Amino acid sequence: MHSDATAAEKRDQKALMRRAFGLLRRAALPDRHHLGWAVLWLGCAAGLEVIGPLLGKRLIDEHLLPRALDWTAMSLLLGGVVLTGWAASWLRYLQLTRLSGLAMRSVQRLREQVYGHVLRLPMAFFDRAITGQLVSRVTNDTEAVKGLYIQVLFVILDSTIVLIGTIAAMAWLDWRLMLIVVALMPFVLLIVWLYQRLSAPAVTRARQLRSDINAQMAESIGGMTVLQANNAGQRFAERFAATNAEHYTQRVAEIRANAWLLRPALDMLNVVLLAAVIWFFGQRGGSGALDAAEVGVLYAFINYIARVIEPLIQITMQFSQLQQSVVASARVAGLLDEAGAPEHGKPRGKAAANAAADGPAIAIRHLDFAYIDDQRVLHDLSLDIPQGAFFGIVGHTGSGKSTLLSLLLRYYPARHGSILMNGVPLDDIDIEQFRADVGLVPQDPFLLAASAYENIDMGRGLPRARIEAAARAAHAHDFITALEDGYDTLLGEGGSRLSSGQKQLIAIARALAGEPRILLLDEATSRIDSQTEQIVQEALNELRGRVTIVAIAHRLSTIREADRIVVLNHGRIEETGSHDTLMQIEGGLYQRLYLLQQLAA
Ligand SMILES: Nc1ncnc2c1ncn2[C@@H]1O[C@H](COP(=O)(O)OP(=O)(O)OP(=O)(O)O)[C@@H](O)[C@H]1O
Repeated sequence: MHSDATAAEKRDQKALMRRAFGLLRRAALPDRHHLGWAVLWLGCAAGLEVIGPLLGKRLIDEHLLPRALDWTAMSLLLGGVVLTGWAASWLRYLQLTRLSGLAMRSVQRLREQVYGHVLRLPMAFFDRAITGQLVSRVTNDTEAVKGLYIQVLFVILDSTIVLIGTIAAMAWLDWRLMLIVVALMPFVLLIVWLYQRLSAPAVTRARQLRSDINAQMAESIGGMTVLQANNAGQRFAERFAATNAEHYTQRVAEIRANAWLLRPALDMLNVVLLAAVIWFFGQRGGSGALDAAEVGVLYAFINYIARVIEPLIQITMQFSQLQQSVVASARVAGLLDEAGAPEHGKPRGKAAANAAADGPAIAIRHLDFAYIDDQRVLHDLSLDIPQGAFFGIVGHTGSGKSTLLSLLLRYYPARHGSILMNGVPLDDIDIEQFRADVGLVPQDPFLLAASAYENIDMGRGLPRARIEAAARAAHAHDFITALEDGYDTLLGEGGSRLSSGQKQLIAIARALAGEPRILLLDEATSRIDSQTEQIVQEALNELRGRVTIVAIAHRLSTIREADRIVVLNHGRIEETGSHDTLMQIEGGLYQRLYLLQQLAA
């Protein structure tokens, strides 16, 4: 059982790796020639680093020991030692810059790709998604992918090349001595592995606590009004301080593991290696003095030992980073694997505007829908909405009004039945044309932290005159021009500078600016006062006949004047007719709803 689980984990791990590296490869593809050059130059840098001690050996063997003080040759050799060391670090620095550039460009491409993909995901995806996590995919996770390029790829690549070069040079000088060094190398891996095991709990906990700190901060800012109104500042500050203090403790524990175990153990190993090499020379030298040629070898070996240990530490230390980056990359790859909304993938469909305009603007035929299998929300709905008509949709909470609107907006595909616009099934209409033809005023107006102009334009690049005309039609022009910079006034985050009613009027102006043929309103008057509601009613009346209007309303006064009111009950059409007709149905649902609201008012 346990081994099954481990095998499954390993398979998962492999799949994660494949996904992560597939993503990296795709993102780095346009820059692949840089990777090739980086490997070549890093190889050259490692070569130069290996040459340094060899030149030093020659200096000792040919000049210092035999006392052959040829100053020119000695200066050349010394200069060579300095120059090779300097050139190696310079080359390495240049490659780090090259790889950082590659990493940053790849992350930039990846971010654009992820964001673009998110914009095309079907609405059903956002029902499951948690905003904070999604934002983290686009920012933190793509950033972690960068770590994979720079820290991991660069360090592992560089260290491996240096390691191979050094071991080769050692083997060339004295293969038996090289075997001693190689035999002690697993101890470096053991020490780093032990360190990671010991510090891992602190590292993981510190990471969790950091995300808790972010979450607490975001939550407090988001709910500042509630927080202050409940005088909860002190308690929140205390909670934050506790998390912060624990974060500090865990970080210290991590640093302690480094200070008490990692460095001393590695330094000790360095000393042991040196001692082993010197001891080996002692053994070989026997009773007499060291062979003159061996002093140079000893010098070169002592130099190489540091060059073996450091890359080994670096490679081992990168593995935990590699692990995190692979998980982050796999998460990003998982998001990119989410299927986009079908309408974005389709070849451009027909434009409903060109279809016969004499039939109903919207025709709903035997429409069934369920968010979750077997839990139907709409049952066999059929309805014709003529061109230019004003239809109201009412019903109790949960009766399916917003769901119907979501289907009209193509946020979800219908399970059974169909919806036609000007006789063309929704799925066959080109999505851009469809969005241009259908305007929406949502329940939550959703304002950007931008100017009034930008909020109405919403990135469509509409002419100023059209924006102002739409604002006039929505009765928003007067209050906008009264702001200090008129249409250029910044409205604050979520439109915080405006009242709820004003926000709603901006949302109406936004919908009207697109000059839609069909206007959908989702409880656009639920948060505004009666006076603003009257303004909205006036705006809707002015559009009558020109634009087909479908308005969901909790407040029945908003749709009192509608040509036809559709009453939904548990996803079925219970009654339809004008206000007067519906009020005459004794004991009818609409009559009851209306009378209840009258009583409440
Ligand atoms: N995204 C969703 N995922 C699953 N179920 C949903 C989803 N949205 C709505 N529902 C369910 O569908 C049913 C109809 O909801 P809908 O929002 O259409 O009702 P409504 O008439 O607009 O209600 P209200 O007047 O309160 O807004 C409800 O039972 C609701 O729980």
